[in-house]
Amino acid sequence: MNTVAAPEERPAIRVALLGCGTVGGEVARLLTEQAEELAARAGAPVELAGIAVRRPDKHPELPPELLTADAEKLVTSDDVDVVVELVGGIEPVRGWLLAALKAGKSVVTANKALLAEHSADLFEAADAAGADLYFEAAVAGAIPLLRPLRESLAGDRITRVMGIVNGTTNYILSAMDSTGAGYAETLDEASRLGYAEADPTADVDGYDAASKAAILASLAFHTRVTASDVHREGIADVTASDLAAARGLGRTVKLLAICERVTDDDGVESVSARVHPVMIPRSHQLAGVGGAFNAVYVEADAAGELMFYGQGAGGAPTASAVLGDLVAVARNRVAGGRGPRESAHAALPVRPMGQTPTRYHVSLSVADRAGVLAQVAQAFAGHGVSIAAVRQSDVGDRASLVVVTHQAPDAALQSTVDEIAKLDVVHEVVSVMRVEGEDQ
Ligand SMILES: NC(=O)C1=CN([C@@H]2O[C@H](COP(=O)(O)OP(=O)(O)OC[C@H]3O[C@@H](n4cnc5c(N)ncnc54)[C@H](O)[C@@H]3O)[C@@H](O)[C@H]2O)C=CC1
Ligand SMILES: N[C@@H](CC=O)C(=O)O
Ligand code: NA
Repeated sequence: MNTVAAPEERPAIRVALLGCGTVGGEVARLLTEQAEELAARAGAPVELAGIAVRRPDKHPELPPELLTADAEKLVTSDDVDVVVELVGGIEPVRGWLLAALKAGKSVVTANKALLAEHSADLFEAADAAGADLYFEAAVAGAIPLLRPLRESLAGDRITRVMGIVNGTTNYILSAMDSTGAGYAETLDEASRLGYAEADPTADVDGYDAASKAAILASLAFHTRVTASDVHREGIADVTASDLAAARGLGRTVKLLAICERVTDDDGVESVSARVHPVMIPRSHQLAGVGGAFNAVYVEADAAGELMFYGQGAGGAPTASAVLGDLVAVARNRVAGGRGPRESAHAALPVRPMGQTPTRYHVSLSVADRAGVLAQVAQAFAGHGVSIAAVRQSDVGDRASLVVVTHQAPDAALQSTVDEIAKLDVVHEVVSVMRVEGEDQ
């Protein structure tokens, strides 16, 4: 009769933890506190072999025998099976992870900046060594999103992934919208709560969301999309008056990542990936997503519409996703196999932003006299942009004119706004924002 060894009798899976800050600290805590449960789920004990931090002397809470400042040496140690990387940034982390994968170690990482630039090298090294590369925590923190895209939806055809994927900017926009709080104080609070990146400009300027959009588009459309393929605008230019204007129209402003499969008139498919502030109706489900929460819609041919919602940032929520990956990787090791490989077989071209269909909301301060509306409407028509709605209200000797368009190529909308700004009758282009979540 065959007997199966109990988990605690199997050789331990030995883990090198790189980084023990906001996320790494929670991973170390949970690995220790839940050791028995994790062993039972993984099929073998999961033990820390070492922890690399920049300054070991700053971590009196961690066992000194595990601490090192030499991550490079730790990742290729014979005593290590899996490397969990929670340092962040591109170099020197890229070199460490490539060395680890080449040495046959599996890798779990939350590093979206690295994956959005160098996933090709990393997947190649993982494939060559038969090792795993898992990164659920890299997008939308605790929310199981990448594994569903990579595995559960592998048999479907995804057409769109759209959502809030940056907790820090959502925290700031929610506070500005609900309490009128200032931008700077809210950003400080988001950093204090552990949501923001080490350099928070990565959040506010949209780099973090663009990296996540690249990862989402790559998985959803089986195509390699990098951060530089993603059109990126942050929230630095979103003002309290933009939010007030949106509120007056029954809308709010969110920073969205939008990844779409676009088919042109000749039936040629391409991928569009973009990150920018968007005006959405307050009745839209994404409008109700507050604080550092994330929410992502996925649309697929057979599945229809799916929504993923939960905590997108912070130490413990992100550690949950890291530990889920660690258990998956440990199970694969116990079973003597590995998880799914990268799938970039479709290799669709990336559509430039100018050719991507979008809709604009344009708010203008204009002269209050006959013929103004006709001139503005003529500018839109001249660029082939169809108007969906116009609202005019008088303010002294000026009028406020709000125009919402139907879908048109983004470049046509941009050229229209440039032309309108030069009209004598237009005193000021007060705000220009793209619109989502309404009938086209
Ligand atoms: N904080 C969050 O909510 C989330 C963070 N992430 C990602 O997780 C990763 C870690 O983020 P946090 O924990 O917030 O960062 P953190 O700044 O709190 O921690 C970074 C850790 O790396 C260590 N480190 C830095 N340079 C090192 C070096 N040269 N050698 C050894 N150790 C070094 C530091 O000592 C520190 O322990 C990043 O890739 C981040 O983008 C992903 C999702 C959410
Ligand atoms: N800085 C990021 C952290 C999670 O990815 C965010 O604010 O979403
Ligand atoms: Na996730």
